[in-house]
Amino acid sequence: MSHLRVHGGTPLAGEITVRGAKNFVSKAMVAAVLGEEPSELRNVPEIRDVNVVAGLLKLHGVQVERDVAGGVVRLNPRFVETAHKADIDTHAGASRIPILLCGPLLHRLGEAFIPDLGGCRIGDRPIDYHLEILRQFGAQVDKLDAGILITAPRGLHGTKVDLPYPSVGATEQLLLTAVRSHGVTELRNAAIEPEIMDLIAVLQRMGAIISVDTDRVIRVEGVDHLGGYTHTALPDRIEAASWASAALATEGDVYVRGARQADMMTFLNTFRKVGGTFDIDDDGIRFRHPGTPLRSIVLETDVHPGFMTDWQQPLVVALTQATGLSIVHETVYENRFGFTEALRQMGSTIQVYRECLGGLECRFGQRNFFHSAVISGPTPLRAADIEVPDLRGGFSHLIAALAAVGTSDVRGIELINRGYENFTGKLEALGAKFETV
Ligand SMILES: CC(=O)N[C@H]1[C@@H](OP(=O)(O)OP(=O)(O)OC[C@H]2O[C@@H](n3ccc(=O)[nH]c3=O)[C@H](O)[C@@H]2O)O[C@H](CO)[C@@H](O)[C@@H]1O
Ligand SMILES: C=C(OP(=O)(O)O)C(=O)O
Repeated sequence: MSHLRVHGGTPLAGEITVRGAKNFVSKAMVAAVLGEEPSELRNVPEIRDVNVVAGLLKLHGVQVERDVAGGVVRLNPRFVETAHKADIDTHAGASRIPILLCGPLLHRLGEAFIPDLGGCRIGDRPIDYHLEILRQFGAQVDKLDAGILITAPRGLHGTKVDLPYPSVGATEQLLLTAVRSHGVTELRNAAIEPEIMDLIAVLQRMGAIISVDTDRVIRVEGVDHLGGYTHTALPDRIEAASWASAALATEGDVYVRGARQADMMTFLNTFRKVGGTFDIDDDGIRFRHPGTPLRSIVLETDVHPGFMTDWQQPLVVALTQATGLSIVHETVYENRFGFTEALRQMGSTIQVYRECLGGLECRFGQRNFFHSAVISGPTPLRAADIEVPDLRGGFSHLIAALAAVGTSDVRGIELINRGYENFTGKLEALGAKFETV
């Protein structure tokens, strides 16, 4: 387990670059398996989730060629084959992406073995929508001691699905299965995150027929054959917002090359309400602390176009420095405030509640989930010894350590590599003072 010794109190200032989105790149790599010709994905970051998916695809006979510095991944799926279950099991717990291989592997091989999933522990994260969708297409799902086996003895047929909640993963599951199923599929209450729109763009380049209506309805007309694609991944709007929050929390000034306004509208509105300033140009966005006290806000996380749940944890650190009471109501995951325990240790005043505070009732109201937080500020942060709990929580702890007075130890930082490319190099470029221990 690696750890960083962070000497806090220096504003982050300078320029960093974000590349392709973690939550798109891995799915675009999976989509390549649906084709019978090679694909090329550009703007791919060097993060752990990409390595996990590349490893999994190789086990299934996909030839993967990478130019890491240039950010190019070439995927040749011509010789896709069934992998050994024992080999696939070595990927258990590494990420959430394997479940999305169901559709592509069923179409190419007639069966899919999926290991137990990983990803951030921020709630139960069930896969019931995924499995129900696959069953509706005609697949048979068998739960094994570890993982699941999916077969399609009678093929896959288009269907009508109405999601109970606009889940990102379930929407992707449907897309990756429907494009080569027989007939027409209609999805209601679909997720419409920018990363999903980019996945639809990739599938269209491969030969799929997909239409997106204004009311969260997606229609897919299945085709018999898909080719390859060449595509440049959309930038990572979560990483961009994380650095923006880091600038705010440390009273800094950070230019994020690659950040794109169109995908970050809701974040930018919130950033401005807190008091942060930003300048947008064609190549990126410069995020600055205003030099005057930050303002408290009431915030609710939601599916797109709402305020993204993955933006929440880094921003909460900045809110500890805002004057007054901020309220954050987390409506996407039931258990995403575990990271605030370390912030309390560092001197912040954050109270979590079971009630839905500051907005509408959500799925987690009147249940045993501490999913609302009240943050009272400003409170100076002091150094601490912290263990990284998950990807965004870990980045938040890092920001808190950078904003704090004194020297903090942040342990288990390899989790942050799942979604932040070369974050120690970027911290160095922004003038942060730290050592790897
Ligand atoms: C790799 C990836 O892209 N991860 C993102 C993806 O996760 P992921 O695709 O896992 O998130 P979902 O949108 O599916 O989850 C949203 C909510 O739906 C629930 N649910 C989901 C599926 C299911 O079968 N049953 C069910 O109840 C989840 O528990 C959660 O409460 O979207 C999330 C919401 O923007 C982001 O935070 C994650 O960063
Ligand atoms: C929750 C996240 O990711 P994953 O779904 O991969 O766990 C995230 O990126 O914040």
